[in-house]
Amino acid sequence: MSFEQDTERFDLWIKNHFSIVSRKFRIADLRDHSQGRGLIATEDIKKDETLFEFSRDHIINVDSATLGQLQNRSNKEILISLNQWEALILCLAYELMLAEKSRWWDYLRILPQTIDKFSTPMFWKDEDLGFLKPSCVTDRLGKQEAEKTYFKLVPEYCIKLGVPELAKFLTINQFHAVASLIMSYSFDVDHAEEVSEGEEERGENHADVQDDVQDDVQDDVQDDPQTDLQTDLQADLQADLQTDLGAESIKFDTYLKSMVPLADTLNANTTLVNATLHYDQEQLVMKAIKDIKKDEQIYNTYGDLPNSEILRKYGYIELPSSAAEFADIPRTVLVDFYKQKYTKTFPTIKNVHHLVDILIQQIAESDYLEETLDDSDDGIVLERYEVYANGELIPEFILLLLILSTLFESFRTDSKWFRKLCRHMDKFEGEFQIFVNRVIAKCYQLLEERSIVTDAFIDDLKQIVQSRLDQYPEKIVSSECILPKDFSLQLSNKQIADVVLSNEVRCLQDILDGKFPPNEDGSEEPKFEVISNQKFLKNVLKRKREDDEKRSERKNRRVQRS
Ligand SMILES: C[S@@+](CC[C@H](N)C(=O)[O-])C[C@H]1O[C@@H](n2cnc3c(N)ncnc32)[C@H](O)[C@@H]1O
Repeated sequence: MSFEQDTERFDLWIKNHFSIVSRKFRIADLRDHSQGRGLIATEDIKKDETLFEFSRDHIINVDSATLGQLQNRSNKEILISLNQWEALILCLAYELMLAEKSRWWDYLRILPQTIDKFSTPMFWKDEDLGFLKPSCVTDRLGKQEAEKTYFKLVPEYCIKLGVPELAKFLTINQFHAVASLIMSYSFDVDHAEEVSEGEEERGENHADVQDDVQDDVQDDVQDDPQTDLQTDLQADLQADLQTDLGAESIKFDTYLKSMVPLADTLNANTTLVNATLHYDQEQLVMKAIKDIKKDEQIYNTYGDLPNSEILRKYGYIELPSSAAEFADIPRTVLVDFYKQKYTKTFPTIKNVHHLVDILIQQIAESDYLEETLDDSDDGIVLERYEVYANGELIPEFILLLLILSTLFESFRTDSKWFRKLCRHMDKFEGEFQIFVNRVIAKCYQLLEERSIVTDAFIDDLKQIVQSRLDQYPEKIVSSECILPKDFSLQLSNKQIADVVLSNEVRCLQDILDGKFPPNEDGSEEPKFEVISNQKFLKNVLKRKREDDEKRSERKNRRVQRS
């Protein structure tokens, strides 16, 4: 069947099954724009108008899928012992294997079902992946983790579920295709009982909620506000690396990863978004969130994602940039920076590299931070830190850097004292640990209670950002590279990678251009005041100074007595 015929059958299926389908849009062929299908307004649409509405039983998940109903419905018990990704992969693969016997076939047939239909870096050649370096996105592809999941499920779970024929259907390539399909099309839909009666939730669509099986089958739930985004994304990206495949079972989740017909036909744009999915206990509803003019495309949002993540999950990029670009600073860059700085400043002190490791460890294990930070699950020592455009940094990075820069500057005031401290750096609750803990507490108070950082912090920040920038190709940093104007599937992977890297470089350069501290949202007021490091050190070193004075008084008295 042709592309057009598939669209027509799907359109008919929608009209037969959905309770409301507005006449004011059509499913359009946007292949000329490299966007596959999408929805286009055929008349003006007003903000808050319903575009379509349907009941929960039309979506595909563990509750509704054919696989769960088999073996007297006992399959559902087996499926909910798996994690969201594993369960939906098996359910969706089974529907695809059923083909026309599946009640969703008219929907399924318009979806990409083979790996050649995906343009995500997961399927790029190693040589092309090299174009994305040094972006951390290459660490998040998770191909190996996906393969681990494959060998967990196939054939063992196909047999357990009483469908050994699924093991034949689900070759490794078919598995990658189903997983990629879920990554770029699924929604996480809250259980009906999670939505209070009469209340309507804002549906979390694709990237808001969907993660990729390739990178660990993790859960990726983001809320929209930019403020939450940064911490949420951070947590998600950490989860990408940390989640143990299959470690979490659906049983304890309040949502189900689901395939949602028609809602997933909307393309996305971080700035042009004009519709979102909402749901109540019974229905899912796609609503306009802005006035939409006739002939305009109806766009959803896949979350506030930078181009690196849009590419990784969905296989396209936004030009010139997404509304939520960020670059990553790996922790190793920060640690190497301080190791070099200590070595240069204290050339005669042995073990300064070990000292930096100890400092990082002590900050990671700080009881004070664990008790004080609101969302302290991962603490402030993370694998990597996002640097957003216009000088926005995540709070964990600011605090860690303030502590490390303050410690360094404190040690620099008195190298004799520092040398002595170093002798005790491994000692539990020794002088060294007590001082580090004091600095952690003082920095936390300065930052969290008074929104203040120091000029030493700014200097270190700029140097660390410069070290990270030095890892990017010269042509990208110097903006010599000519970037494409529009996204097209004809773009080479090198051109796409250049856009990703250029956007990351731009975020880093914003820091060098003095955009930190950024202003408070909607105000001219900077988010942080910058004070002189000397002023802050007076406070931090007050106790040391008092101890020094007492010691010197005692010494003087001894001298006078003798
Ligand atoms: C949820 S689907 C949207 C429907 C899809 N266009 C289709 O034909 O089935 C997500 C996929 O649509 C494509 N897509 C979505 N938004 C896009 C955009 N702004 N530009 C290019 N492709 C886009 C990408 O291939 C992405 O993986």
